[in-house]
Amino acid sequence: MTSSESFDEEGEIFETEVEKAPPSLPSVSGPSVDRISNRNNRGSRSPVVSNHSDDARSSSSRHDRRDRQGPRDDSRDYHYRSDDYPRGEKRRRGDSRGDRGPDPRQHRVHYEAGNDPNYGRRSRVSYADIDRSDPREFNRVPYDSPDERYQNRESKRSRTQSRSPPRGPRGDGRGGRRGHYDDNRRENGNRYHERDTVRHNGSHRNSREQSVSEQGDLSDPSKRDAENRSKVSDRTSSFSGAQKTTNGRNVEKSGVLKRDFEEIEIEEPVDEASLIEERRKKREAIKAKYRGQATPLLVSALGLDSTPNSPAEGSATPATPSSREHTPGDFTISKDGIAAPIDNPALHSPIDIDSPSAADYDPTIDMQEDAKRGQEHRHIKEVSSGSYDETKTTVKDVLPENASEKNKQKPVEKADDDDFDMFAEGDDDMFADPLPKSTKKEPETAKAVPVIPAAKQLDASLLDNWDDPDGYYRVIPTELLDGRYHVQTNLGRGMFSGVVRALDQTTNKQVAIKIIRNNETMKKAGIKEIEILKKLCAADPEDKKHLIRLERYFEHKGHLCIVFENLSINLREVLKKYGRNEGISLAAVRSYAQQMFLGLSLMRKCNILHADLKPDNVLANENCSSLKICDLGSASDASENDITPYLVSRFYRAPEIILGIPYDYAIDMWSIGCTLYELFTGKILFTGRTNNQMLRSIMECRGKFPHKLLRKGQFTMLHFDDMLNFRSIEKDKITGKDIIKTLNFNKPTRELRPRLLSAASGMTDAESRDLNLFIDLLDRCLNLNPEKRCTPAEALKHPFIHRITTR
Ligand SMILES: Nc1ncnc2c1ncn2[C@@H]1O[C@H](COP(=O)(O)OP(=O)(O)OP(=O)(O)O)[C@@H](O)[C@H]1O
Repeated sequence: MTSSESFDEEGEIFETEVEKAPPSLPSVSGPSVDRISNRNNRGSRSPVVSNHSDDARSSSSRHDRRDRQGPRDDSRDYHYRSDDYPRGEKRRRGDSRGDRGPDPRQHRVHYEAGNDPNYGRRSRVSYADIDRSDPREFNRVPYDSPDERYQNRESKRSRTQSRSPPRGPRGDGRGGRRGHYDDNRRENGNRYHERDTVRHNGSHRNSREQSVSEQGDLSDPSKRDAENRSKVSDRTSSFSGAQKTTNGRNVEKSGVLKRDFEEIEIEEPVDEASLIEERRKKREAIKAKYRGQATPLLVSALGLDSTPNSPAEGSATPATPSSREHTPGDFTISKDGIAAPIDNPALHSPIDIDSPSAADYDPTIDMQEDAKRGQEHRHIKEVSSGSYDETKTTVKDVLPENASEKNKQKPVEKADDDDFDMFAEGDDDMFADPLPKSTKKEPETAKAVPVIPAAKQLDASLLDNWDDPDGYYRVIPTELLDGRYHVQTNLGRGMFSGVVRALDQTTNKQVAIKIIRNNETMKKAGIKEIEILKKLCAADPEDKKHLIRLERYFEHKGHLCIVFENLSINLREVLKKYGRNEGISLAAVRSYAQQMFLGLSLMRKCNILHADLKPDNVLANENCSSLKICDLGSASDASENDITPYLVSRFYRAPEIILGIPYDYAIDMWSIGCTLYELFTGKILFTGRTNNQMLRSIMECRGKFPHKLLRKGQFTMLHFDDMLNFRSIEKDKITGKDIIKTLNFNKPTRELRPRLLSAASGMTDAESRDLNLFIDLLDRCLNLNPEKRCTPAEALKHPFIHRITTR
């Protein structure tokens, strides 16, 4: 059901006027986020994990804000313009140009030249055409409505999608503190001065993707982490004394649901031995193939002439499958409270085709779309953003270059396979774990060992060029970086960097190393990220605030390399594993929420906006008990808050950003609210293919914007008429032409409460009380008015969270 249809049917939104849109308006298919309808046959499982109850009250010293603004002179050279760089809030990772783009106002003429007389009256719009990309865009790059896309993804998923795509979520004002935000607000801030150094040159994730696309076909896209493809077969249940309920589940004391034993027996026919053997054979075949294709130099450099599968010299012995155990704790992640693999399609619940699944969402595509809009307005033909599609590639960055080239087409075939699961077991990953993840629990230092040759320091003279055409370092798994980091596997690639996991031979611990693309501007962006990370680490010396730890940085063959603590999977992957389409347990959501709020509270103390919070940018540890907020690539000082409509990934984008209202820390609270909803329901809260449709989705759920708020927005008139009625830019179902519907949202039609309740069937009274608290917290995090939105400190004191530390 399209949004348009839902409008017609829901009857609570009054369509007062329908008018033809100017020809230049893009076609828009409305989003649809529907309630979860069928959760009884699901198959999510989770390990039991420990609660973390870090002290929310520990403080960090305040710093002079000016001191934190970094090299402002440099940054001015890259001053951000939103129409130049859609979602330019993120660093522009593929773009080495330091000049400004064309004045956005030049497009105003184009915008106002349309047939809609209302546009001619807009006088405050400086970023014209923001949501109105050239209609040709839709001819050149047809893409489905979000719903369609999600539906398609259910059957067409490429496991090669990067896990955090360059690629992956308040109320009525109660308890809000207006003055609190006002204290920190900058009406004329320059958030992007320095960021533009970055963004203009490729630091924003969205822009990064764009820029890569612009530079042509990616020959060497990122591969999925082997962990994405591993399975968890352990089943643990942390609670006893379950009561039978009418829907066939056992409801447990703590709020997690447990599947009936019979169901489990039927739904988990995992033949581990044959699975392992099959994977082993595939890996061997692939390695043999690549071994033959590698140049003699690389064969020698990579050690591929050695016996396959022989453990690397000096490497730790992999743990046996039986060594895997779950850490005992007091919450389970999945709602059914059972830890078991979710990768088995038989375990998946029937998919609610109307609701975008959070687990299957790939922010990359949205970022590409946002980026593309900006490029359309700039009339710059550097790229076709459609040429870059992570989902269509499985070539491993860590493979010898010859092998990579030869296998370039394979992923496309994979992507076209309806049954292909982007997180399925690796069938061509020579570096994949040899055993299902669920069957082994090993120390961090013992992972990814079997097929990695001994570390070698590779002399720069071995190859003419160590970078690919886009400036990414061609990672070689044998290489020793900085004399101590033995590269083991590739973790992903953003527009800004490639990330590898490596064994630090000095400490014998694994680390994640971000290898920044070889580009001066990106290096500057990396330096800014380092500065922010250093500041955050210094303010949290005991590592209690759930922000990713920077270990050190160095330069390698012209690339800035940033060493981070090693973590496991991000929250979207957690959802995939333990809560596909249905979300994770309320107990897990509570723990995760507390940890994220702690992280945000520290960022606020340090005057830093994250500006790209979403499930993809929160990484969990091995047993998913502890989280860290990561990817500070979009972060900036709170004073650097230039107005731009593309800050933050679209589904997590606060309305004040879309409306062009000066923003502050509250944007991160909005993103966390969206993320928490997603974690509990498994569905994305607000979806829209454009900023305009995001506003519609937000109002369907949260109601009308106060007129006072709308009047503050620089972009309000792009989305509202003179009477401040919403102008929904949609596609006519019959003619296919763009039309504008003027809509009044007299009453929200898709409110938070019923949507959350529908994701929480079979709860006990105690659990229902908890859920009500959760709804209240979300209500506060998602207040349309940023000044009334709750702060991290207030969230930590909210009864939903506070009980972690008090019970
Ligand atoms: N510390 C870490 N431990 C484990 N994996 C990590 C770590 N840091 C990053 N990764 C993985 O590497 C991928 C890329 O990381 P990140 O998003 O920070 O890079 P980026 O180049 O800044 O990309 P983006 O374009 O999203 O900003 C992520 O998807 C994540 O899965």
